[in-house]
Formats: sequence, C-alpha cells, structure tokens
Amino acid sequence: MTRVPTGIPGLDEMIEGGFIEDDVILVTGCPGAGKSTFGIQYLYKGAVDYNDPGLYVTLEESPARIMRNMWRHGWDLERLTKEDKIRIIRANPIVYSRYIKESQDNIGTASAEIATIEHLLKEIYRNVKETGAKRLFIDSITSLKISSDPVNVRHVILEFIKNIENMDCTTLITSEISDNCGEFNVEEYLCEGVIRLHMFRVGGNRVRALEILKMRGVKHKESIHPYTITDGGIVVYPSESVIGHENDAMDFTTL
Ligand SMILES: Nc1ncnc2c1ncn2[C@@H]1O[C@H](COP(=O)(O)OP(=O)(O)OP(=O)(O)O)[C@@H](O)[C@H]1O
Repeated sequence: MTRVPTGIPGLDEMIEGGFIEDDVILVTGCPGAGKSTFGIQYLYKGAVDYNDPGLYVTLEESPARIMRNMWRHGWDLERLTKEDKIRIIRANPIVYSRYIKESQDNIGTASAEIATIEHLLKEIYRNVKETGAKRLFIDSITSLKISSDPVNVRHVILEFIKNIENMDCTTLITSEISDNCGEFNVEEYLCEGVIRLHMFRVGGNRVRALEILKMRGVKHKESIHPYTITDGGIVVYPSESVIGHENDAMDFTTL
C-alpha cells in the first residue's frame, strides 16, 4: 500500500508513515483549531518536498486572504500557484444555489442543492485533471450544508464524499464542530479517516491536542497528543501526552 507523507512533523509516525494513497481524510475541530493550516501545510509540503501537485478548494475564504495568512508560516503560495504546483479554486455554494433557484423557477429546493454539488464536483474534477493533482484539500464540507432539512444534508454530503473518493487524489476535507462532546457529523462516518484537533482549557492555559478518531486499514495511535501552531506550521508531539491536574477543568468546549 502506498503511503502519502502528511507534511506535518510527528503525525506520520502515529499512522504508520502517512495516509493511504487515494483515501479521503476528515480534519475536524472548532474555530481556530488549525484545520485550514493543517490542510494547506499538507499541500505545501507535498508540492515542495515531494513534488506532488495539489488542488485547494476553498468554499469560504478568498485565495488572496489565504495566501496572505500563510505568509505567516513562510509559505509562498503565490509562487507555487504561478508555477501551477498548487492551484486554488474558490466556490461559494450558497451563491451558486441561489443562482440556480432564481434561473430555474420550477426547480425544487432539493434539486437545486444537488445541482450545486454536481456543478462543484465537475469543477473539482476538471481542475484535478488539468493540474494532475495528487493531493486535494477541500475547506470546508460544512459550507455544503446549505439545506435546513437534515435528510437533504445527509444526501448531499454522501453524494459529495462518494464522488470525491473517485478523483484519484489523497484528499483532506475539513469539517467544523462547535461541541467536542456532541453528536458526530455524518461525514465522520463516511470518510476513511478522521483526525480531530482538540482545544482544551487546562487551568488558565489553552492546550491543543490531536486525536486520530479513526483511520481504516491503519494501526494508528489511540492516544491524544499535543500539537502546536508555530511560525513553521503545525507540529505534533507523539511522544508527549496531554496531562491535566486533578483540580483542572479539562474542558472540551470551544474556547
Ligand atoms: N505563528 C503562529 N503561532 C501560533 N499560532 C498561530 C500562528 N499562526 C496562526 N496561529 C493560530 O492558528 C489559528 C489559525 O488556524 P486556522 O485558520 O487554520 O484554523 P481553523 O481551524 O481553520 O479555523 P476556522 O474554523 O475559524 O476557519 C489562528 O487563529 C492562530 O490562533
């Protein structure tokens, strides 16, 4: 089985050397956990260290703002996009579904949402083929949950992940959570792997910790390990543990 190095120091040794090629892995966490940084680091290191072309699909942030923020870590995304080693495409599902609904009066809500997903998948596929991308990063799947009907949402997410699995890319998808102890999202059941970025409050300090919730076909670490976001990006510490003191609040809620 071919392994794809993650580009995150410390992570590969938790998952037997890297992601399994062509798997779809979900990265979940609350706001500020570092989900986007994680995915961009995966693409950036893939392009620079392994010569893997990458495609970044942003469903929220503008490419200009992403490039600006990533300068903080010394990552020159602009140069890589000019060289077409990384391509960034932006799609806004809400705007697109509104356009479909307005342009076709007789279309039902459900079909507008499916039409939106189909359009997005076609765009992703076209860009994957054009760039020869080996690494794909989609940020975030939560943006696709534009329907207020949970059955509809489930259908859309299922359709999306099933199609992404057939893109011949090793894919990271981010998913937002607001409550670490709450119910699991549908995408967590559907993806091959789930990495959760926790933020705990221990006494007066914030502690970041990474957990592999699942990784099918991989003998992975079951324990939770600290990570930091540094000027060089995310670093995980697999030989260190997150230790709370007896009187400290180990608080899973959003900080
Ligand atoms: N050089 C740095 N050193 C320490 N922390 C940093 C550094 N650069 C960024 N950060 C932290 O990383 C966070 C950015 O993470 P990122 O945008 O990847 O999170 P996210 O989980 O995608 O958030 P959201 O869900 O809100 O989009 C910042 O909020 C900041 O706290």
